[in-house]
Amino acid sequence: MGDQNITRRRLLGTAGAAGAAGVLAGGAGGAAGYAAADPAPAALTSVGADAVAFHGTAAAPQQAGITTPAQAVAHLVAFDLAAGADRARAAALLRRWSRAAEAMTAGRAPDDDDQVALDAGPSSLTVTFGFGRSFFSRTGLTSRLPADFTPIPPFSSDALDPARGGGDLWIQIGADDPLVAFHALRVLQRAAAGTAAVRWQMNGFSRTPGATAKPRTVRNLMGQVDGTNNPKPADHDFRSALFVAGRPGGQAWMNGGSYAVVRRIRMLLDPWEQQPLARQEAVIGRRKSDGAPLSGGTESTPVDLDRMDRDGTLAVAGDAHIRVAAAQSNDGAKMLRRPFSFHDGFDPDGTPDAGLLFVAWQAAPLNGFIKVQRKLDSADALSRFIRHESSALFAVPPAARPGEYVGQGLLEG
Ligand SMILES: C=CC1=C(C)c2cc3[nH]c(cc4nc(cc5[nH]c(cc1n2)c(C)c5CCC(=O)O)C(CCC(=O)O)=C4C)c(C)c3C=C
Ligand SMILES: [Fe+2]
Repeated sequence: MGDQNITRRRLLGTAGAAGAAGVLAGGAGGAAGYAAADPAPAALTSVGADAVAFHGTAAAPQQAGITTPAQAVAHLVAFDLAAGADRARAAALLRRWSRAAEAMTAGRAPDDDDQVALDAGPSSLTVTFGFGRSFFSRTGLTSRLPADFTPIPPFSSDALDPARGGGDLWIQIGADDPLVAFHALRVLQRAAAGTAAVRWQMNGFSRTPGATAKPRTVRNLMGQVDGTNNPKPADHDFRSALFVAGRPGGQAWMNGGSYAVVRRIRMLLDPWEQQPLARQEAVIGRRKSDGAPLSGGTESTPVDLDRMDRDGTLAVAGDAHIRVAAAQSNDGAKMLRRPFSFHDGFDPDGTPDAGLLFVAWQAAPLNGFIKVQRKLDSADALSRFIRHESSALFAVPPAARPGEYVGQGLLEG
């Protein structure tokens, strides 16, 4: 019985139901019996069938891929405009990109499709577009640069590779199926031909839906529960911390948008894994097994930064990551962390090239990432075990309205 189940699962897994029936027609009697009993293609599971709306709403005007739960796989890709590509050509590109993204996120084939994802559902595909500061000078739009679009300053612990940072344009692709994600990446790259070329590209992953018995906060490659104390939609300041609000004299094309900080952060896994569990937990300030703060309670218990242990020491150490990064330690600075893990193989000496594609969202970088990283740079116990290897910052406008394209307010406003 067990063997029969495995056989059937493998056939369905490799060829799909229709293909399996074809294979089975000339196969052993027992297997053919399955085909006869179950000839219809199985319905898409929830993973393939789930779609995330490309357009925003009045209450949530931001692009998809910011508050959307992180999907199983991600591609981050930055483009530079080709020499001579002006504002009109950039606008035509954003129109092509938006049209393709709208189709693919709804599970439809884009124009001139290569059929790579033909059999798959939308698989929670999101495609999020952003503009780098260099885009504005390249297209003669410097008068439209928002005052809050401040460059990220250098930090003492940076080890940045400029070739893997910056960029005129940025796309974040997320999907619960790797073929769907790659398809979107390739379609969008082809649509850019002649107008923009890839500057850098990174591949990330998170947990696959259904991999845990109940939805849980994801773990990173250091084994920590990561994302617990992110801003929550129910927080009174959720929208004001993450999204640009209209204000007199501001750049209206960014209203409802957000700023994305993108950093490739290598984890120094060999030294990290040599630390005793108690040390690893002290570095973060949370228990590794369940993410509970060292000040007590469960994962969701608010951290008590003043709590003293019986021996008179702080329960959450002075240099613990969650203390140094906390809004209370940074004049209320907040960001939504929506990272993906990466693993790009091993260095020649066996050192893993793995870590976090750190993506942080905020209404103004100076009141979010920049303020917190200034503090982490000098005071964070975690910094001995990580290395920031690339950096980029993008203005991510609100979602396109039906019939419009992302960034239309900037390019045609
Ligand atoms: C500048 C901002 C931050 C960087 C860079 C950063 C890197 C980084 N963080 C972890 C692991 C964890 N971070 C956690 C919490 C946390 N981290 C930041 C900011 C940065 N992290 C903030 C604002 C917070 C929340 C602090 C709070 O108020 O409690 C945690 C704990 C669980 C959680 O709340 O998510 C972990 C674990 C890694 C591995 C890393 C770089 C590789
Ligand atoms: Fe962190």
